[in-house]
Formats: sequence, structure tokens, C-alpha cells
Amino acid sequence: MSSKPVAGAKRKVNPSKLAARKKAKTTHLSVDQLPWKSVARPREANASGELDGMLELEEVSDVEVVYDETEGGKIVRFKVVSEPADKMDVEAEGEEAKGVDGEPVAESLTSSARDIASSSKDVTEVEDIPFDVDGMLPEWSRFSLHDQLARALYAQHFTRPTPIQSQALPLALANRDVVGVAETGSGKTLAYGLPILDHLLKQASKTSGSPAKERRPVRALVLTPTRELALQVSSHLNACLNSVDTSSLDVKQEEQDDTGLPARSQPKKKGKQKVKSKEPSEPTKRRGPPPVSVAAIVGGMSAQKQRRILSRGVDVLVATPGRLWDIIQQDDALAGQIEKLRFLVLDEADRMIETGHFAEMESILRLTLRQSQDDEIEREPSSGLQPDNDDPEESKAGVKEGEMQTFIFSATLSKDLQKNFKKRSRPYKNKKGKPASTLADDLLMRLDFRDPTPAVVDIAPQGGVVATLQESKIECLMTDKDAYLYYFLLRYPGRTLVFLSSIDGIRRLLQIMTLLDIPAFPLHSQLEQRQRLKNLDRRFKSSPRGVLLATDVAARGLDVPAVDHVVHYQAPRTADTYVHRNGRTARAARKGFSLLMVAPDERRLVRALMGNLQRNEDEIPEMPVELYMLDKLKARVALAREIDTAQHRVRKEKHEKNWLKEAAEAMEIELDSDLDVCVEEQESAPTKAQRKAADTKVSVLKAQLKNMLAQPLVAKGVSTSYITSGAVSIADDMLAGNFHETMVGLKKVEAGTDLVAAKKRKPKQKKAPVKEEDGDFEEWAGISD
Ligand SMILES: Nc1ncnc2c1ncn2[C@@H]1O[C@H](COP(=O)(O)OP(=O)(O)OP(=O)(O)O)[C@@H](O)[C@H]1O
Repeated sequence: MSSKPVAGAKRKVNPSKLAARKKAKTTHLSVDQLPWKSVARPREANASGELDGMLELEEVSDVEVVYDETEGGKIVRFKVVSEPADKMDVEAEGEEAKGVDGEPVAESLTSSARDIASSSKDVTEVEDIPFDVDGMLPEWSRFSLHDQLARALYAQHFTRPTPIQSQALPLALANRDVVGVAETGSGKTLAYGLPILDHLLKQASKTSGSPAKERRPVRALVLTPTRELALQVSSHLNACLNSVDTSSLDVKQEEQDDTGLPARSQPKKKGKQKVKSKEPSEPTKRRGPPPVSVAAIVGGMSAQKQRRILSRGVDVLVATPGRLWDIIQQDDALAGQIEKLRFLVLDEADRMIETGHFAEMESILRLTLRQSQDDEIEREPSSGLQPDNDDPEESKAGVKEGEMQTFIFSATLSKDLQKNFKKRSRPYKNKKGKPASTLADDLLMRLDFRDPTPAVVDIAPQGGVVATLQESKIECLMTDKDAYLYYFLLRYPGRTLVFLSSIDGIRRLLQIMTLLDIPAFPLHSQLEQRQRLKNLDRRFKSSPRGVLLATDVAARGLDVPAVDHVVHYQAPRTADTYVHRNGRTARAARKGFSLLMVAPDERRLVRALMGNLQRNEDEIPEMPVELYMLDKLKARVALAREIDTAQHRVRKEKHEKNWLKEAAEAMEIELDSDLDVCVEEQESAPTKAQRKAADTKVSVLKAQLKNMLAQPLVAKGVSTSYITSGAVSIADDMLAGNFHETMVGLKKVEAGTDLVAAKKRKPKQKKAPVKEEDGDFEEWAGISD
């Protein structure tokens, strides 16, 4: 899916430039052949819903739209002019033009030419000023990152590296293979992304001025388990490549708030470099192809679109294994490039090998194996940042110049697997060894680390619990879960991600929540990709009280910055899933809350998964519930369920009838005379009168529910007539601003502030930093809102 700016169609040509125009070399192309360029999906636009479920944005420039009158009517053609942009001077009058395929076409030659001419000046000016990393980003300066990356980090207010970035970056920059395990939401994407971009940008700087004639090969491959994660990773990395005019920032004495981040809202003090008042993250346009390009290829994208992305030349390809393997099988050139990768990343490595991805992953990994013994590593001292190390084994570490580096990242990787990584760098030679114990072991052990001793950085907290996360649980009957969920959503309004284990369950709950006026949206694998992105990007992200009902397709990696709550409507099947689901909230050191709903027959499962996390089930506190209020809500839920059941019956009958009609049409049978009668005659088939009665029943029930929803929910002992009387006075809360808008008489509090104390809470233990990196690590304060 692509979005293309609309072109101006009529043009006035400046005669003085006409001669130059005539000399310009022109080529006529179809819409798909035009030199489309990828544009990063701005994250803000995602939140505001502007992109409306688009997978990628593209733009095109230096294209002229030409109308030819032919006998068959008007034909639109696109003329690509290879004249340098700043020599053009053509005026456009804004009339919309359609391409041959009816799609709107690119911005007019005139405006794009001017934009490019002026923006190229901006870029040159910006890029000529070296970025003062020591002054502006002192905590990043030891990594000596490419100027472009430093600017982008600054623009995103990432003033200091997160702990996983602090520890993984020196290793990766020193050509080590890295296995990184750190808590959810702790910045793992940039922990592997920055070294890759840094390498590619520095390489591009060396070769700039001699543009490659052939399509640029893929240099880095990032594999992710889900489409959403692939798109997100690509957008995170692209955000680091957007050119940023940091000369417009108050660069020197940047105010830092308590979190160590720039105080955006504070009045600026006088600084060393003076400032135009411009938003820091505003990107400037870049001329020509980007020095490094990142693109995602995922399922749900047309083959034509994929070809176009690849033909532009992608340096960093982010992909899901299934789709990538499909393409590789038809594209020998791409297969060849994968064999010669400079970087291979498995993001959420452990999930990737779960059923469904195994075969494709294995095939892709096989391409990355070294072909012969001659490719064995000659151990050379690594260049760049080498961690201090007295260990003789470690001193031989690192991949040799130009060899593939492998990065494996996850929030959950078993200790056994990590140990195995350390022991075996060329597993496929060691077939006689012990067989791998799990599917994950088996596949990950097929990785061909070029580094004799891959570095393992494991700073995941014990039990997988992020320090800023408040967990809680509710023990209730399975049949009461709808009511408890509804209670939770009304009692603690906020952006909430609810995990269920089945798609049918999501469909049912969606109907009920919608009937109860809760803004709920579904996310599961049977939805079309466009719908998935729309529900996530447009609806959920932009609704502060939005509720996303999702399967575990949303459990891994998704970075929705302000998810307030995670609810496990059904207990997760594994300990890792519990950790990853929880990880959708409490990200980047923000506060978060999770609620585990446990039915009696889920208790054993919960006990087992807590045991796997070396935790005790009892240490999770109970969420308090006002039973009087809950009872009122149960009545609403019961009615909503009744409506849903009745609607479901009506829908099913309509569906069956339609199916019969279609079958009858296909068989060229008159439905009225034959099948319709048969249907009506079936014992179980409802008559027309019965169907009408069912419709009426639904309408009556809906009216009842509407009436019920309009009644205020008043807590026990509260008098709404006299607010200062009654067993509970609400006047004080009203004055103090603690008044709960929906549940009159209850205090407005955040989820987690009124938990019943945990029975046996163990103190959280922090891990010691790994030996490669002996710097002191401050608690990461994250990004401020
Ligand atoms: N140095 C930094 N300072 C502040 N914020 C950062 C920094 N690095 C990354 N972030 C932000 O932190 C958030 C989480 O990052 P990211 O998605 O990479 O986490 P993750 O560790 O991969 O999480 P998960 O395990 O759930 O996939 C993102 O919004 C990212 O932009």
C-alpha cells in the first residue's frame, strides 16, 4: 500500500529555461516504474491516525505528467527528467492529475524541484556543522557514533543509553557477536540497530561521491516474529536516519530534568549556540538516495510492492521469516545477498522458532552458514572499541574484518541456551554432540557465529518483572470474567491491552464490550493486515481509553508508548508469554499495571508458570473489588450477553439462508419454489414470523440495556440527592478532584494504588553487570512523557 502526493497538472513553462529543458534527457515510464522513494512512517502520524493502516509511504520527484489525446481518449504518461533539479523552473497550477492506473501521482516537478533545491542547501548547511557530542550527548560520546546517529538520538531526547545499550554497544562496535537479554521496553532495538547503522553510515561516508551503479545489496537482515514488530523496527531504525537540523536546537546548556532528559517545556537559558525556535525532531529533506536505507518486507504486502522495495536497494532489510523465504525462493540475487550478509539479527529470537516459523527460519539460517573450512576465522585483533579483558579466550574474540556479525536479542532466553551459545560457535560441525533439548535450542544452535566466543549480556531482572510494573490478580469464575473486566475498565480508565487465548473469544468479547459502550478493537491473525494496523495505529493508539482485545500476536515487541494496563483475560500458557505480555506496559521506565484473571481451572497453570519464573503465585497481590458495584455491572453484562446470544442466532440464520441462496443460484435452482420451502419446512428452521420475533426481541433488549447504561453507578451508602449526607459523603472528593466520574462515591485512583498487600513478596534482585563492561550503571530513568 502506498500513498502518493497529488500532482499539479497544468504547467506554465518559463521560456528562458526552455532551451535547458529541451536538452534534458527524458524517459517515459508507467506508475510502477517511477523512481519511488521510501518515506519514514512518522510515529506521531501513526498515533494521530493519519496513515490509516498504511504499510509504507513513498514519494516520487522529478516527474512530469503529460496528457496525450489519442483516438481512444486521453492518456496520462509520466516523464522522468534527469536534468539537475535546480535548473528547472516550471510553474504548476493545482489541478489534480490521475495516473494511468487511476491513482493520484506525485508532486509536480516544479514544487519538488524547488523543495529539493532549497532543502539540499539546508542539509549541506546542517551536515557541515559537526555535532558536538561531548557537549550535547556526553553519555553517548564514548561510542563515537556517526554524526547522523548522534543528531537523531538528540532529537528523540535519548540523552543517555539504556543499560542494555550501554553494555551491548561496545561489544557490537568491537565486532563481537552479541546475545542480549534485557527486560521488555528497555531499548533492545537500538542496542543492535545503532551498531549496524553506524557501520553502514561510516562505510557510506567513505564511498560517497562514487554512487553505486548496481542495486545495493542487503547488508543487514533483521528477522522478527510478527509483521507489526517488523514494521515497528523498521520505523525505529528509520527514525535514526532522518536528517535532523540540530543547529536549530539550544545545544549547549540543555536543561535536564530529574530523568536526565532535556526539559522540553522549560524556558531555555542562554546557551553557547543560538537557536531558531524550531521543533527539535523536525526532519529536513535530503537530496538523492539516502546513504543507508531500511525497509520492511512482511506478509500482506503485494509482490509488486516488495519487488519495488528491493529494486531500490535496501541496506537493512527487516522481515518476517515466512514472507522472506517466499521471496528468496524466487529471487536468486537476494539469496546470494543473504549468503554475504554483514549483520544478521534475530529479534525475539525464542519466539521465532515456535511452530509456524521453524522451517522458514531454518532455511534462511542455512543460507548464512559458512560454505567451507577455509572460511574459518583467523583470529585477528579486533579494531575499534575493545572491552578491557584479561581472559585469553575473550581476547581472541570478535569476527574478522568484513565477516558476518550475529545479534540475538530477547527479553527471555533460557540460561541453558545462553550457556550453549558460549560453548559452540560452529554447531553444525558438531553433529556427534548431545542433541539439543528443545526446538529453540535446536534451531538457535544452528546459528553460525563467526565469533569464537559470542558475548552474552543478560541483564533481565529476576522473574522477568520490570521494576516499574505493578502486578495484580483476580481469582474468579470463568463465567464472571466479563463482569470483572468491565469493572476494571470502568474503575481504572486508561489504554488497556487485553490478552485472550482464542480468536473466537475475542469476537465474543468484542460484541459484549461494544454493547457496553467500551471502545474496544480486535487484533488477531485472521484480520487483514490493513485492518490490524488500523486498529493498532489509528484506533487504539489515539484513544486514551481504548481497549485492544488481542491474541499473543501482540505479546511480543510491540512498542505502544502509553499502554496503561495489560489484562490477562486468560492465563498465558508459558512463563515467557506472561513476561512478554506484561512488557507491553511499563516500557521505557514508565509506570504500568498488569492484571491476571485466574479461573479455578487455571490455578495449576499459573502456579507452574510462576514456578518457572522462580516466583510464588501468592506474591502477586489481589486487586480490590467493590462487590456492591460489581453486582450492578453483572446485571449490565448479563443483558449484553443475552443480546449477543440473540444477535448471534439471527446472524447465523441469515448466514445459512444466504448460503442456501448462493448455492441455489450456483445450481440454477429457483429458491422460492424449491429450497426456500425446504428450509422453511425443516423442523429446526425458524419461520418468517419467528425471525421477526427474534429481531424484535433484540431491539427490546437493546433498549433495556441503553436505559440501564444511562443510570448512574452509585456506590453503597452514597446519597446523590444530598451529597454531604449519606453514609459516604462525596462532597470532599468532588472538591479535592478525586471524584470518580463513572462510579459515584468511589475515589478516583490509578490502578495499583489500592492493592491488597502481597503475602510473601520477595525483594527484587538486581543483577551484576557482565564482566565485559565494568562501568557503573545508573538506574535508567527512561523518557519523560
Ligand atoms: N536511550 C534511550 N533513551 C530513552 N528511550 C529510549 C532509548 N532507547 C530506546 N528508547 C525507547 O524505549 C522504547 C522501548 O524500546 P524497544 O522497543 O527497543 O524495547 P525492547 O527492549 O525491544 O522491548 P521488547 O522486549 O518489548 O521488544 C521505545 O519507545 C524506544 O524509542
